[in-house]
Amino acid sequence: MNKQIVVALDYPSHDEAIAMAQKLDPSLCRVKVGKELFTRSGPAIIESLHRLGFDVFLDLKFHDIPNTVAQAVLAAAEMGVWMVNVHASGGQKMMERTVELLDQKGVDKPLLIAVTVLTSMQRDDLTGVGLDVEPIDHVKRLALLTEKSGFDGVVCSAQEAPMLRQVVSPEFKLVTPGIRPMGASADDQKRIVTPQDAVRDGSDYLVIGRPITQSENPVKTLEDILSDIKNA
Ligand SMILES: O=c1ccn([C@@H]2O[C@H](COP(=O)(O)O)[C@@H](O)[C@H]2O)c(=O)[nH]1
Repeated sequence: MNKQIVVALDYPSHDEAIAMAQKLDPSLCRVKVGKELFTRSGPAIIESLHRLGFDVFLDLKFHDIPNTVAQAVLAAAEMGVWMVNVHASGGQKMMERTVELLDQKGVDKPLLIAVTVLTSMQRDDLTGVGLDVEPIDHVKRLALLTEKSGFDGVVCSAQEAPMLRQVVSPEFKLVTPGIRPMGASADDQKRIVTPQDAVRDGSDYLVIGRPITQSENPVKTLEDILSDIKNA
């Protein structure tokens, strides 16, 4: 089975994250470790999740000078994570240096992914940081840069998936947070899409946090989403 759902374990401690992971089935989903959990728990959380049999997406969104990002991604690769990401706005040299270092070291490469425009942002947020552009146009620009740099895919909203599927290769991965089942709270997300539409529109991996982790019955919510996307 192609495990398309990546459950975001956004918890403040190792034990709370593991308690949720133990309810989930690693044959049905993957998990994501982000900044809050990793900053509090460190590499031990990755080891624990691997012991439970999960593929781990390390979502630390590195953004720094080329050497610093390349070395950080190498450290992630050496932990055996399945996927790791940087910010595409760090630029082509940063991403190229990362690919080059991993090749030089001969490590097993995780999927290398670059964040385009955060799903919590819309047009006025981009204006606020000096970018007078529609999110979809900026996503396209950064996705093409990412592909040219030798990375495997991007984080974007599934709203941009139909456009990206026209301009990037079929193997290029689209990783989409901002997923909300019909009727779920958007929280701080702006460019949201339902699980079914995300899959139908060409998303490869759906990152879903609060709709599952804050559900009264996370296992049932995950099963419902899996059944929805099967019919997509
Ligand atoms: O553009 C982005 C990049 C990363 N994220 C991360 O995904 C999850 C989404 O969680 P929800 O609870 O489903 O909103 C979260 O860990 C973010 O850090 C994103 O949302 N958007």
